[in-house]
Amino acid sequence: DASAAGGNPFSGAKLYANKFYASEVANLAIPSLANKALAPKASAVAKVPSFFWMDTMSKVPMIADFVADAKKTGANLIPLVVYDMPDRDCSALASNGELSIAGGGAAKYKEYIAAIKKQLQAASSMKFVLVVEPDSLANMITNMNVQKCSGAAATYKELTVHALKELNLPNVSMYLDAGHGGWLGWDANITPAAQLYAQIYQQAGKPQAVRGLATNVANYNAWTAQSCAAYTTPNKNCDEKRYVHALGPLLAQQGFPAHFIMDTSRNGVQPTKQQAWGNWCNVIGTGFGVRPSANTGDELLDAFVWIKPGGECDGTSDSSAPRYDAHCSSPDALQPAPQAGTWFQAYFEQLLANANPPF
Ligand SMILES: O=[N+]([O-])c1ccc(O[C@@H]2O[C@H](CO)[C@@H](O[C@@H]3O[C@H](CO)[C@@H](O[C@@H]4O[C@H](CO)[C@@H](O)[C@H](O)[C@H]4O)[C@H](O)[C@H]3O)[C@H](O)[C@H]2O)cc1
Ligand SMILES: [Mg+2]
Repeated sequence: DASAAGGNPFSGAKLYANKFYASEVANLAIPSLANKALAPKASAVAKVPSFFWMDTMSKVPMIADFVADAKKTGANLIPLVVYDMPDRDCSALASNGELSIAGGGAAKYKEYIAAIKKQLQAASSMKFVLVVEPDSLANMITNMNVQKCSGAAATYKELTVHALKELNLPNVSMYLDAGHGGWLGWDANITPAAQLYAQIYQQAGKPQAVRGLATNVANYNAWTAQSCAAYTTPNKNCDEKRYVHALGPLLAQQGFPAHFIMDTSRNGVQPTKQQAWGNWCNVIGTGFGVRPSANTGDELLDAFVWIKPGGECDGTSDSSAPRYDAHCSSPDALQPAPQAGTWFQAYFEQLLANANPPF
């Protein structure tokens, strides 16, 4: 349970590098590498554990495959993202999901959570770490002016509480997504954010499996910036360490003793080439960041982790395609880009070329 090893589920754990990402690298990345000499480096990337995104109900049965595969490799902690909220990604267009509130999505989401619960209970000897619903609660803080977000607010909160209660299992640790320093770290946002996350935690009954929050998911921020990048002004929480140390005490004051993990899968190059801090789609010039590790040197940060699988797209740049979001044709977005979640070869090659530390 999460209270073991000082409560940090990553301490002494062997994270599982899932075979789905390994197959993307082997079957999609390596065969189309412009420079074949990079093949060994690409193969090395596939061995770095990243989170598997269960972005549709049909992906849930993969858990059983991962459990069998993990046992073969001696891995004992499987990282997964719960990501199928109805009216998902309410303030953007790129990652809208299969469920809609209007289409009975709340009931279907409960089936999705029940299916995940069944898989996790069936694998009682395996441990799991879950990132819960990237972007959803963060949107509740900053995008209530967006009709789709305000319309989804009650459902997002109810279903998040439902998920935390249902997945509160002895072999599970959970981290709620908390955006990043450039999103909720602003003075105007950080206190309302602390209030919402503490409220959800309390409403879910302070579940033992809930360890804290995940930050920088699918984003590009540094853990520690030597100096704040120009695009972060005037936000003093210009890196994730500052954000975590600003947010953590506010949560603790409200009865949520949160610890954190942060996504370093695409933050290897600092400062980034973002033209505005709010630009999130397929940002150019980025590189794989520090490898997953529990040795963070910071009592609030449980681990550096790779949550966004590098090479999976953030959103299409084709303005005539479904789910087109203009952020993905921003000057600082790599183009042409395919649909969110599908393999984006040029982006994978960019991340590999710019990896820091290098492969
Ligand atoms: O000068 N000031 O004092 C001042 C004060 C406040 C200011 O306002 C703040 O400005 C911030 C931008 O700087 C905004 O942050 C952006 O919000 C977007 C959602 O709206 C996020 O997009 C998501 O990103 C996810 C991946 O991270 C995607 O998966 C997801 O699909 C995608 O939707 C961006 O990351 C995030 O950077 C804040 O809302 C806004 O409140 C601005 C200035
Ligand atoms: Mg996204």
